[in-house]
Amino acid sequence: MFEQGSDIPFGRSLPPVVERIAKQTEDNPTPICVLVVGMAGSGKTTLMSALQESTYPYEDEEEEQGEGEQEQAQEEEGGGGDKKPAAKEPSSSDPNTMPAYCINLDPATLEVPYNASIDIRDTVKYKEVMSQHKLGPNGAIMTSLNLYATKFDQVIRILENRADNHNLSKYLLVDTPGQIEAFTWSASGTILSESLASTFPTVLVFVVDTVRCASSPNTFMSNMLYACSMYYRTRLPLVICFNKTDVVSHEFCMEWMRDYEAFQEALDNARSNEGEGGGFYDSLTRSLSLVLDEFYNQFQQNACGVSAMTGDGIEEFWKVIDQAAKNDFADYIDDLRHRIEEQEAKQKAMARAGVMQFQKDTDESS
Ligand SMILES: Nc1nc2c(ncn2[C@@H]2O[C@H](COP(=O)(O)OP(=O)(O)OP(=O)(O)O)[C@@H](O)[C@H]2O)c(=O)[nH]1
Repeated sequence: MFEQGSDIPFGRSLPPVVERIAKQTEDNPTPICVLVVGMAGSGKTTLMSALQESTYPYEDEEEEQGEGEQEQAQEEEGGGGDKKPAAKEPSSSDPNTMPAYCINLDPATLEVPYNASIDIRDTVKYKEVMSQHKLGPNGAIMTSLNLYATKFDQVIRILENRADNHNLSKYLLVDTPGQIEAFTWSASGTILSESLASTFPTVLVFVVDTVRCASSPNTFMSNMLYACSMYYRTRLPLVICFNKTDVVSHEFCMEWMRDYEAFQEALDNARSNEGEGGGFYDSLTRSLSLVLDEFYNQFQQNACGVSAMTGDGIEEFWKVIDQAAKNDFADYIDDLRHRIEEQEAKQKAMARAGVMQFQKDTDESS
């Protein structure tokens, strides 16, 4: 709906992202922010790494170079044959060819296997937060996020400056804490994601551990409920990314989303083979899959399978992201506009009611 250069009727209170989308051109597209969330261990960090790796412009260069030239280039880079550049910053001034710009928002992670240009750990020391405030691991993650949220306007300013100077890659990848609820159900998580979403078109990527779903339809259901609740909370375009397809294909998940009967059959099998479910739990899962029918219909085309380990499916992943950013973000802006109008109408009604009450009070007292 909002194509490049199109005329958007700006409301005064619409966020900067609307203007950014309207002003983008083919040579200078607005960066798309990809917010990676998912249950602990689903493979978020590994996926971040694979995604960034896929945006390095190496393969073509290597094909063009002769063997001798490659060796020489490796020597100049410091040898070792490591494909990743040592520099943290994007190397080119063309956003389309820059490696994805990565941000780490997980304060507790020990190692970040990708090049994080902005890292929460540079600002907030998780271990110190833990000992200073006498907190447990989850409390320390929440407090670290709270502390970081107070400074996040500075991060947004850096990103805006880079984008304005054409010095930000096409994709902005954001890794989130493994303790999903610390990010998704906290005020600071909301501040961080809303700040990004109001600055750049933002797509929420919900990473699912396909292997765990294969062994239990109830785990699949728990993941879908969580993805749905995240969509409900953020209202952002959502992509469901079934990870670890090198171990098991995600086709069965796609089928469960498409076909209610197939999921019911899987539940029956799990019950007879594994003793999973039964009683109220079983009937609840069955009716939940009916409830999620609308959600599945909407997001089937936004679901894809990848292996963060081997890189399989990453190309398709980017296509799904582009499509979600282009098509679904229009709905997001429409929804935002409605919410703003509703808010303004409510404020006007309250102001009118206040004036009427004031008149009534003065009439009564005179
Ligand atoms: N086979 C396979 N294993 C994977 C894949 N992606 C991640 N893993 C493994 O899954 C485990 C968890 O991966 P992480 O990337 O740390 O997952 P995460 O979601 O970031 O974890 P938390 O931040 O702790 O929630 C690691 O042992 C990875 O090696 C994949 O595509 N295939």
